[in-house]
Amino acid sequence: MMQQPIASHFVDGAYLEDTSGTKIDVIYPGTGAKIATVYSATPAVIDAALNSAARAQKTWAALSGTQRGQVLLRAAELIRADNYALSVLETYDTGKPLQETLVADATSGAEALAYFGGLAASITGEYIPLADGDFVYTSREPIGVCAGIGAWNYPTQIACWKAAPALACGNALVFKPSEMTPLCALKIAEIMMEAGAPAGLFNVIQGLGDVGATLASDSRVDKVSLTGSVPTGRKVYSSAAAHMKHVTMELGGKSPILIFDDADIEAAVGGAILGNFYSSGQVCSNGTRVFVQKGIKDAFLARLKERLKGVVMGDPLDEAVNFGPMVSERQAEIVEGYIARGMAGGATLFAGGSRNGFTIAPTVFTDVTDDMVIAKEEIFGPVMAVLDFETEEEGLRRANATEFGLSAAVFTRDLARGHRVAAALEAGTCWINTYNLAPVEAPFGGVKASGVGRENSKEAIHHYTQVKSVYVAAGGVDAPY
Ligand SMILES: NC(=O)c1ccc[n+]([C@@H]2O[C@H](COP(=O)([O-])OP(=O)(O)OC[C@H]3O[C@@H](n4cnc5c(N)ncnc54)[C@H](O)[C@@H]3O)[C@@H](O)[C@H]2O)c1
Ligand SMILES: C[N+](C)(C)CCCC=O
Repeated sequence: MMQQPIASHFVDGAYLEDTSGTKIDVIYPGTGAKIATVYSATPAVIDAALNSAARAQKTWAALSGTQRGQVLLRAAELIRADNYALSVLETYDTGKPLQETLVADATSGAEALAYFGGLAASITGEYIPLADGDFVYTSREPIGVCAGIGAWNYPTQIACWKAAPALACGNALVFKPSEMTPLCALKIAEIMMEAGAPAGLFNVIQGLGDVGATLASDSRVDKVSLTGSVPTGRKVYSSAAAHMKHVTMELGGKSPILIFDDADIEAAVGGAILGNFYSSGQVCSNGTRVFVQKGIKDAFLARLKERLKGVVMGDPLDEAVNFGPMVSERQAEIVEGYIARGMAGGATLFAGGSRNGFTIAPTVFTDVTDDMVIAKEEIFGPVMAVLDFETEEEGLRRANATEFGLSAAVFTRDLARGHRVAAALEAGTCWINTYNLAPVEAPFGGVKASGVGRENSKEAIHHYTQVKSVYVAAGGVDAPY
C-alpha cells in the first residue's frame, strides 16, 4: 500500500531529499490512508533545481530539433510500456478509478510527448523578402528556464502537457506538482532521464503554494505555466508580470452545455454525464451548467436518471468501479457545502447529494436559476446544474453570462445551428455533439478569466518560443549625415 518515493524531489538527474522542508502527507483518497510523505522544497532545493535547469537548457538547446525529438519519442514509448504501473500510481495520487486512469492519464502524457517529439524538428522561422534584395529571416528561440505549476486532478497529464512542448522547443522545466498529488511527476522525471534527457532538463520539486510563488517570482525563471484556479492564476500572472515573464494560464471554468430540442438524446445525456461526472467532476473544462431547451427537458432528465443507475462506486483500484472519490476530505467538504447551498438556494435535488468517505454521489440539481451560487461558481465536484431555456438567443446570452470561458458545447441535429452557436459561444474550446474530448492535435485553453495561452497543438510552440528577426541588407547604409 505504501507508495513512498525514493525521495521528495528529482533534481539534476537524480532523486534529492531535504527533510528540513515542510512535511506533506500523501493520502490515498480511496481509503483516506497515508501512503507516503514528502517534504516541501527548501531554498537550497529550489536553487539546485533552477541552477541545474539553466545548465541543462544550454546543452539541450544546442541539439538539433530531431535530436531533442528522439528523446521525447523515447519517453513516450517508455510511458506506454509502463502504462499499468503509472495508472495505478495515478489512482493512488488522485483517487480516480483505475478504469479511467488506464486509458486517460499516462496515455495522454505519452501522446503529448510523441506529438511534440515529432514536431521538434519542424520548429523553424521564416524568410521574408523585402525591396532591393534586402530580407529578414526569423528564428524561433527557446525562452529558457520554464516553471510548471500543477493542479491535482491530472498530475501525469499536466506534467507531460507542460514538459512536451517546453522541451521540444529547447527549454528546461522545473515542475512543481500540486501538494495533493506529488507522486506521478517523479516517475515522469525518472523516465525522461532513461529516455536520454540531460540531467537537470526536467526537475520536479515538491511544495505548497509558497514554492509555486517563489518560482513565479524568481529571476532565473523565464516563463511560468500554471494549471490551477482563477484566484491562483491572478496571483501568479501578476507576479510574473512584475518580472516581464512569459505565461501560460490554464485555469478554471463554469462551462455551459446547450441542449436543443432536436438533439440526439443519448448523445446529449452522454455528454452531460462525461462533462459532469468524469473524474468525479474534478475537470477544469466540465460543462456544469446544462441548459436544456424546454421541449426536451423531461425526456432528458428521465434518460439521465436511468443512465445514472450504471454508476459503480467503490475501491478505485477495482477495475469494475467507474466513479471515484474526491481528491481529499477537504474537497469533499467543499462539494458538500455547495450541495447544501444548492438546496438552501431553492434548487431541486434530482439525484445524488450523499457522501460516503471522500466520495460524493453524482448529484443533479434541477430548477436551477442563473443567480444561484451553484450556477455561478466552479464547484470542482460531481454537481450538475440543469437549467432550461426557450430560444437560441436566450440560451446563448445566458451561457455567455459568466466571467469564465474555458469550454462550451452544443447538442443539436441542425449542424448549421451547431456552427452558429459554437461561433457565438465565448470559450476557448467548443464541442458540437460531444464533450471533453481534448486530443493533443487541438489547442486547449481558455478565454476571459479561464486563461491565457494554449496547451497542445502547434499553438503551444508559440507559447514556448520567442521570435528573433534578423534583417539582412543587400546594399549600402543610407544615413542622413
Ligand atoms: N484549464 C486547465 O487546463 C485546468 C486543468 C486542471 C485544473 N484546472 C483548475 O485547477 C483548479 C483545481 O486545482 P487546484 O485546487 O490544485 O488549484 P490551485 O489554484 O489551488 O493550485 C494549483 C497549483 O498552484 C499552486 N499554488 C497555490 N498558490 C500559489 C501561489 N500563490 N503562487 C504559485 N503557486 C501557487 C498550488 O500549490 C498548486 O500546485 C480548478 O480551478 C480547475 O479548474 C485547470
Ligand atoms: C482532457 N480533459 C478531460 C479535457 C481534461 C483537461 C484538463 C482539465 O482538467
